Amino acid sequence: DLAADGAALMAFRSAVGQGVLSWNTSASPCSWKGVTCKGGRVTSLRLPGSSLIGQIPAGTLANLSDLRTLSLRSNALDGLLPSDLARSSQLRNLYLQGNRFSGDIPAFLPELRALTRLSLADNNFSGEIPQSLNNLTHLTTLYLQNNRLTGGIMDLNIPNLRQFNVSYNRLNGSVPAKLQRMPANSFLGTQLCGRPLSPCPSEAPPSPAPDSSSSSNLSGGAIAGIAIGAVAAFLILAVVLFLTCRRKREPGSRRISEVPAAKPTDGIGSHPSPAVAPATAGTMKQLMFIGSAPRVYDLEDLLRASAEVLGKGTFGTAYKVGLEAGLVLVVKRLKDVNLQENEFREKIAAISAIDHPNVVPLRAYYYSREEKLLVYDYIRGGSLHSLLHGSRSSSRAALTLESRISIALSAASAIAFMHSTSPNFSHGNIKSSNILVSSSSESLVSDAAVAHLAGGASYASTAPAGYCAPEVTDVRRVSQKADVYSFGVVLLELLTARSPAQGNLDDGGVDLPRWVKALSREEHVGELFDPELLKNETVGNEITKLLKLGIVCTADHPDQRPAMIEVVAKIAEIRRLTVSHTKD
Ligand SMILES: Nc1ncnc2c1ncn2[C@@H]1O[C@H](COP(=O)(O)OP(=O)(O)OP(=O)(O)O)[C@@H](O)[C@H]1O
Repeated sequence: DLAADGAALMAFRSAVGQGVLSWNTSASPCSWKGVTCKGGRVTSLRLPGSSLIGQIPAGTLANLSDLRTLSLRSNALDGLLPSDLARSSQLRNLYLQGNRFSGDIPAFLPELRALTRLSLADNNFSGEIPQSLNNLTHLTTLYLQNNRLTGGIMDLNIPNLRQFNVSYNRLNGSVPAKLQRMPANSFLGTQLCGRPLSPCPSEAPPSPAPDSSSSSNLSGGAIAGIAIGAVAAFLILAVVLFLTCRRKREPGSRRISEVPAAKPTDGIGSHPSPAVAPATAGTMKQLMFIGSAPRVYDLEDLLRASAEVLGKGTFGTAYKVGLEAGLVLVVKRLKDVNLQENEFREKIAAISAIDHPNVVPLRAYYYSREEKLLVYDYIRGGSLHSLLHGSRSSSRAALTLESRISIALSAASAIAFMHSTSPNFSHGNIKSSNILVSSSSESLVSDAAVAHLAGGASYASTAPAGYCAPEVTDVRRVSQKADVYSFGVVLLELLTARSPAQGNLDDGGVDLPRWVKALSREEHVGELFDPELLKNETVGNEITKLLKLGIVCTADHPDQRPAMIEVVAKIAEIRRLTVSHTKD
């Protein structure tokens, strides 16, 4: 009954969630965070990314016999999975990815006959994949990637399996017949062979079939057929991506504080038919990962996962993508890229070199003739643009002078760092929507050098006018001093909470530097500043210094603008003043 369920949860909490799960024990367990009930029993426990740590002792979960969903993904749980989970015979969804569980894949798992989705990915499971998993006849998803599994994949034959991944394990041998319809990306980083991977060395050469389409000497017609099929498959996948994103795009559907993708319906509903997936994966290029970025997903995962349109920018569309593995990423789909692959790669190499805590890290990219994608970490908190101009005036009010200065300092340090990597490196698109605010005193700069990858020709016509230095008529003229200008506009925006004109001045925006310069010459300085800011501040020394800095950064002539490193020093000095001022 519910009391027993409550006791089980309490035992669970004292073992692995001490101090992190604030459950009100005098209220019903059904009201506890992460717990859902139905018919007076606990039916789901979802605690993704909840800082759970340690081993779940045997007996703790024993009583949760009505459990249908257990999601403990992205925690620091370790040791063996307690076998009393076997008593949760109703369990349908078991998400344990992103922990440190070890030992064999538990022998009791195949007894959970109702299981439809099972993810043990990103753990330290070892041993072989038990053939008894075939008992799980309802399974549609089986994720085992990034573990230490060894041996071969015996005749795994689960009729409804649609999502399958065993990448990055120490597996060898040949891919069993029933899994050959899976995409190659399901088997990355293993020593498996045979379809959809390359043929096994010991495999007999293909027997000459009458139509010769399976032999290595493909006829011209067969090659053309395959090429047409591949293009068609790609188009179908692109349509699926488009439809998925469109379906998710509801006004106000931003769920910044939430990690999606654990919902059983997410992603899976948009899974392309198995008939499409393998053909496509075999012909598409791979996602290229940068540096030590975790390789826990592939192109297929990105395309299949639930996606939400974050916005259409100058150089393409940004999607927020939630993966089963608990990762939330931003995929930027570039438009108008005219660079050849080697030039594109060179620019990516320069972007990858920017390893700075205030730069949104680029994790992966994809380049093919039809599609160019950039994959970034998703930064929670919202952009400076949405904080300043969004519908919630409370977020603007929460931006104190100190936090505005700290946000500016983080961004300036990031840009100065970029400039230090090479005199030719410029960001090219600094504006408040590319400054992501991760806390009250920290920001990260996104989209570094994307302007140089994309939109060469269209830059001049679509460039974000309000931030663009007057000398920039073409993306090739974007220099470090042009970045300084754009950053200066951001500084003025931070102080005034006025949105610089986008594109066309007739849209109601103002030419912010001109407007500020005009008002600061007259005796109207007080009218310049964001009224929310002036609720707690007087127009003192610090604000005035920051305004002056914004004005010199937006000087018409590039030579009159300071270097970014000088801007950093100046803001740091202003911050010191503010802090000592506050102390007084
Ligand atoms: N890594 C990220 N994490 C969280 N939000 C992001 C991330 N990257 C972009 N965004 C947000 O997604 C939205 C769209 O971004 P995108 O960069 O495509 O457009 P933009 O900044 O409006 O224009 P541009 O293409 O000129 O940079 C913006 O609101 C931006 O703040």
